[in-house]
Amino acid sequence: MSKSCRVLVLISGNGSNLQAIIDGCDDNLEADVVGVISNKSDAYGLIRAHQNEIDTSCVIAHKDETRVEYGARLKLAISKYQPDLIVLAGFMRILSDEFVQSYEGKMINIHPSLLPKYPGLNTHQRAIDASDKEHGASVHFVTPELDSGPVILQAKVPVYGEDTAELLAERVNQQELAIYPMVVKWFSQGRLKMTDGAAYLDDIRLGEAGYAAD
Ligand SMILES: Nc1nc2c(c(=O)[nH]1)N[C@@H](CN(C=O)c1ccc(C(=O)N[C@@H](CCC(=O)O)C(=O)O)cc1)CN2
Ligand SMILES: NCC(=O)N[C@@H]1O[C@H](COP(=O)([O-])[O-])[C@@H](O)[C@H]1O
Repeated sequence: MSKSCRVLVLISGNGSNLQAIIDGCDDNLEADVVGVISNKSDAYGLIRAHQNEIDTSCVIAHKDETRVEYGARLKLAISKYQPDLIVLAGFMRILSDEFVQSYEGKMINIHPSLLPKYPGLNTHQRAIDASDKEHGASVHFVTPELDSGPVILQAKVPVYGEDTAELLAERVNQQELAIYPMVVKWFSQGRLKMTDGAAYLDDIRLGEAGYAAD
């Protein structure tokens, strides 16, 4: 029996993706969520962690604190858990270059757009405003440049004429809950790596849209 992959999840809010990963660990994910760290003390994801007897910490940004200073405090909190994989799940802070480089190849994020389209915030409204016919979510390795790391897996949803950002966000979120645990499983199996700025699954280089099932 191989050592289970130690997963640390960073959150800021609801924690639906955290919950999906917790539920996946109970099934066949070959991983354990060993801790949850939030930058918001009122994040509902902290409740979810407590309900599943998972240790939690809060690292709340101080007023006038630089991103480097925040990152140093966050690294200290993370070190307690000795994670194999850091999962950003609705984590809403831009991380410093120094912080990200400390965990290169072992930190992933789920972003609510079909990257490279719409890095940053308000992705659903931007897709609606652009009259896009499809939208979706992307799981990617985290690099210093925001939402620009190598894409691992994407899920697409249709955009309907009557869509609001809220309706579209819900449709995208349902897909997120399906794909994020899959990527965590791939990593826990040792199948997923980042080398020279590219993502590889089973030593096959993944394209701009990540893994494409044939
Ligand atoms: N260096 C990196 N940091 C982060 C990445 C990344 O790829 N590289 N991914 C993001 C996740 N994310 C979108 O998926 C994201 C999170 C936060 C923001 C942002 O503009 N945050 C603001 C504060 C917004 C708020 O508090 O509501 C900020 O930090 O000033 C954009 C994209 C996680 N970090
Ligand atoms: N830029 C990061 C970002 O916008 N992440 C988004 O936060 C939402 C809430 O996640 P949660 O329910 O897992 O907390 C998710 O849709 C995720 O894509």
